[in-house]
Amino acid sequence: MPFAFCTRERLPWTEFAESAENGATTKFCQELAKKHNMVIVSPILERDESHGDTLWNTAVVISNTGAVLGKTRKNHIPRVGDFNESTYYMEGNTGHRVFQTAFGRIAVNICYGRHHPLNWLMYSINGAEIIFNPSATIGELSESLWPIEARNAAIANHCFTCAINRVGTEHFENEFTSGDGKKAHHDFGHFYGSSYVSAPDGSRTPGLSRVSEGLLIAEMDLNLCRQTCDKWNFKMTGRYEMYAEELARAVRPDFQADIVRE
Ligand SMILES: NC(=O)NCCC(=O)O
Repeated sequence: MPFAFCTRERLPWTEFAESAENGATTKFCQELAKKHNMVIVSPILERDESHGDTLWNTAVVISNTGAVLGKTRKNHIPRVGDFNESTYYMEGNTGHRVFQTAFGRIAVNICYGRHHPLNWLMYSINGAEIIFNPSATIGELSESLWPIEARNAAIANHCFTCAINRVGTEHFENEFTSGDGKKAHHDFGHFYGSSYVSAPDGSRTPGLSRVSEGLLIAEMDLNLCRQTCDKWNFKMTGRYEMYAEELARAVRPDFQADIVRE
């Protein structure tokens, strides 16, 4: 399925939506996970039949036993440049769940969620040792941010992060705009790949190619999460109660910013 979410064409693309628990993609990945003794993070367009056929942007996590461990949904829906996905699916309602796998505790921060430091933080507060960030994004929009955000999240949250982006260009027969004043066009631009893995100490792997598909194999010593935590104490010094109180005030309709003026 092409990356179609911003063309505003619902058909035929929504016909690819499938159940997270029993869909064809999940069944296919279950077989592979068991056969190769690996955990699979499988991003899909989810159709939620028990809730009015709602569409979600969902990642299914499949255990190395072949069982469906669970699913997690995209929390932040982009409304930027050509990436306006708000007509496709709803903001996720699964919070920041973390999956205990045979190889470590993992979480999935889907695509645009990587621009939100609190999103990374909450996966980490729930105990994630590795946070995956499956993405589909293009050069003009975000390539300058790409090497920084997931790497910074690994440092700030004492965990590993995996920044994953696709490569290629999709051509759509019908022109589309995103209401951003730009001319109608047939493609989003180039998806620049450049996937990489970052460690809690700030080190990272080289990136994969920005033009061709690749496979990145990285060995992660999960002890580094706690070792870095004990060195820097970002969690211990986080003052979360202070932020919780201030944020609770900031979201109230009667909030007044605390600015001192002469
Ligand atoms: N698919 C998606 O969320 N893309 C948004 C673009 C970006 O976050 O760079």
